[in-house]
Amino acid sequence: ASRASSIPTHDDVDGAAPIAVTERTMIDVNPPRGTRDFLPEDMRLRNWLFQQFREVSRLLSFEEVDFPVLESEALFIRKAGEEITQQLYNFEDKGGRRVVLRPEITPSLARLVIKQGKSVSLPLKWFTIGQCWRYERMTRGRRREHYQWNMDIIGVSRVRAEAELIHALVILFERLGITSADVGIRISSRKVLQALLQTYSIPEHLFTEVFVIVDKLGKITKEEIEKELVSVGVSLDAVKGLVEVLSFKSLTRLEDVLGPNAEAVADLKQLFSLAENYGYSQWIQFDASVVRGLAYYTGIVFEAFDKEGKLRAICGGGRYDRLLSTFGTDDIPACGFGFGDAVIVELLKEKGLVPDLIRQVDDIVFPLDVELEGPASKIVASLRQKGRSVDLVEDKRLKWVFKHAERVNAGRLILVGNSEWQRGMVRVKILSTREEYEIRIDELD
Ligand SMILES: Nc1ccc(Br)nc1
Repeated sequence: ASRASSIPTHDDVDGAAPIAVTERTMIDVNPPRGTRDFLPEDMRLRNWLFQQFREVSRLLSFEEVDFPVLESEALFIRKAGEEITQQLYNFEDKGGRRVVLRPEITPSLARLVIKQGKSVSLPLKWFTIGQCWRYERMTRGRRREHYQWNMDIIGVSRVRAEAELIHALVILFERLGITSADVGIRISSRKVLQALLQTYSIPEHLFTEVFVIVDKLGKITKEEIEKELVSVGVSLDAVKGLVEVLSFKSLTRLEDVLGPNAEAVADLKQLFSLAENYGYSQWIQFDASVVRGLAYYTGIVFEAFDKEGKLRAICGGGRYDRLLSTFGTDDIPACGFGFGDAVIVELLKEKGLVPDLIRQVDDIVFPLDVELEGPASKIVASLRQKGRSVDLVEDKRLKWVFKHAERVNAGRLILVGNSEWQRGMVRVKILSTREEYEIRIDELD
């Protein structure tokens, strides 16, 4: 609402009588805290990245699915103290329902699989690209939303599924121009920790909390990790043993500790053997410290990281064979990953791999006189009918139009002039060759 104000204006400076000025209070034009606008240039990069995601999904014959950004809060209530559930963007809607802006995709995907029940035949290979939210205290000034590409394989219990998902990651990185010198994929299994916890007779109901705490390795000090582990009931000597094994980077070493029949060792050996056959061994490495912070992982977990160590994890995923039973149905084996849209762009910028995505227009149509706006419309309609992108420009000086044609990388400038029109012609200028000619309107294509 505008309101008169007696705030002194420059007019007052020269002694003139103060005049009432109307001052409109402007709305805040920034997007909500932690969210982003995407200008055309930003959208060209985002669309290019999402096109890469879609193309890789197609190469692995995944089908695209989608879910509401708004979900029932119940889908995300977990008791393991994960950061993701402590930062739920949750609220009560006008119907008194507890809802959230989803913080991740996997629970929605599990919900849909359950909803479909017998009407879908397994295995399912589904992907989606969707916005995810968190309510982060702005003290850390981090974003509250990002877009995630998710790929999930439902109904495959063997590590073939993980090998396929990692193949998708490798293909994506290679398509972006990223090499295994830039990025690595750390792989481990929750079964490593599980086996250890069992040897220390830690009760199973503590496993998930231990996983979530151990995931903070590298983010908080070892002492803080040990303190948190002890606080949930892990004995000090068990903590020492855990931290020791979590530093393992060799599968042989792990086998020495867990024994040749440990499931964790068998799964990982199988995965590394498949990797040889896919030809992506140089991208992956065993690293026992990888646990990932989501409570529902039950087996192999993995994350991609930049080898310069400047950025947060690029993506992460793993097997979650028990998630469906937490929703009250029979379990179906599943695994998947989430790949955010922010860290990868930071990496591309670091590596000088951001593509030059220019705006492009096929034709600019410019009527030289206002009474030619009708004929110009006819030309525009005919060209668009033929599938050409056309920018109709009016009320501008010709000098501006030429500059605009350069700016939008137009292929042709089509000038609609009186004398030409009378003869059924228009003037065409090919911007790349500067070639100029008249052409019959019905021959323009
Ligand atoms: N889960 C989640 C959601 C939103 C952002 Br930003 N980061 C992580």
